[in-house]
Amino acid sequence: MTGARQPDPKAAARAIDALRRGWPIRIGALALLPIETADPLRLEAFDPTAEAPVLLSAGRAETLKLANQREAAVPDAPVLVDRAPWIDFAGGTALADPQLDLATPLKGPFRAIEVVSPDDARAALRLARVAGMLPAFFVRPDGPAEVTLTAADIDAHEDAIRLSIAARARLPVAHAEDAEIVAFRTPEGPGEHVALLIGAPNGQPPLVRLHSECLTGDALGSLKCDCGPQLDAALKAIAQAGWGILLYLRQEGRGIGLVNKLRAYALQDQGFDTVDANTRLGFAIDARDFGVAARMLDLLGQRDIRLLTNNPGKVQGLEAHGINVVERVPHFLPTNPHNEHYLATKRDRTGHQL
Ligand SMILES: Nc1nc2c(ncn2[C@@H]2O[C@H](COP(=O)(O)OP(=O)(O)OP(=O)(O)O)[C@@H](O)[C@H]2O)c(=O)[nH]1
Ligand SMILES: [Zn+2]
Repeated sequence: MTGARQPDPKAAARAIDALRRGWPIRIGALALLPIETADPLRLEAFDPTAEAPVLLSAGRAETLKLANQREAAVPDAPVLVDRAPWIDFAGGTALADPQLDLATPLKGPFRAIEVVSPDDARAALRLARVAGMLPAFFVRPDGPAEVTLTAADIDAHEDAIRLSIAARARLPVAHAEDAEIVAFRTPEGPGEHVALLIGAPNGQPPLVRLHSECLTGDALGSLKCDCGPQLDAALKAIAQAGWGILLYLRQEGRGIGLVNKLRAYALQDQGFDTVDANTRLGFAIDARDFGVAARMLDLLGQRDIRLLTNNPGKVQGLEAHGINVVERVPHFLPTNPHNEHYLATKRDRTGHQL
């Protein structure tokens, strides 16, 4: 009896490693070669007759004037670009990377063809994001692959329910010398999510800050966003409240990773705002899964919380996973000339209460 095998999250981890090395993978009916990391020899081996079409996200396809193929407002939906003979696909990087658009303006015209196995194609784009890479592949139904997996393996890899507490210890911090740090093992590869417990439960819902990792802001003092000051102000507010939790999620770049965030910054240097930069790269405007934060709160035994945020999307995201946000506590920090456009964009385009 050919029952489908149980989802194997380890297959997704092997596939992420293969993508980062430029090796082809197979997801269901599709063999896929990552454009960002594959070298010409691998492309030659994968596609000797140079006929393989290119799988992109709808957000990226739209910037290539393939808007007619884009499902409305779904920037990370799959689009397949025909391997038309008149297009120099050499390596495909000019298709994959919007940073090159100014340098290679006259590409195309491109033609979109029907996406074979859309679920597998969508899973491939999602895996590229989890790997912190550009969502762009050469695709062949019958191509070679180093790793074979299914869309269900990727779902299992990302499933927050697999999060678990791995270690905890006292951690005196500037705003709270009695703090306790808790590390959570995440199935998504490098970097654990962390919680800092401040003060002692007092029968009231804890004051919680859901802080998404921003290396540039948290560690380097970036003025381009408000993350660094928000982190410090959150620790201070929680300490003053007497009881609360800082959740530090390894969801850099609103879930697209540091390299892709810096690509988004490079597009912002070209004049795009933080919303359009993400969609031009082929990602959703916000690719974070707040189910991870809800799972952390669940493991910490907290269901009712007060949430420090200006982002109603966080409240909805947590409530969709069973957390009761009894109060949204504004968390606005003064702007500077380098981040006022970024914050104005969040106010005007992503519903932030600023
Ligand atoms: N893709 C992308 N991510 C960014 C950009 N600027 C900051 N980030 C990321 O955005 C996240 C910061 O999000 P938060 O501080 O949680 O901000 P928020 O979701 O807007 O909500 P609140 O601060 O809670 O109001 C971090 O992961 C940063 O790395 C950007 O221009 N593009
Ligand atoms: Zn930031």
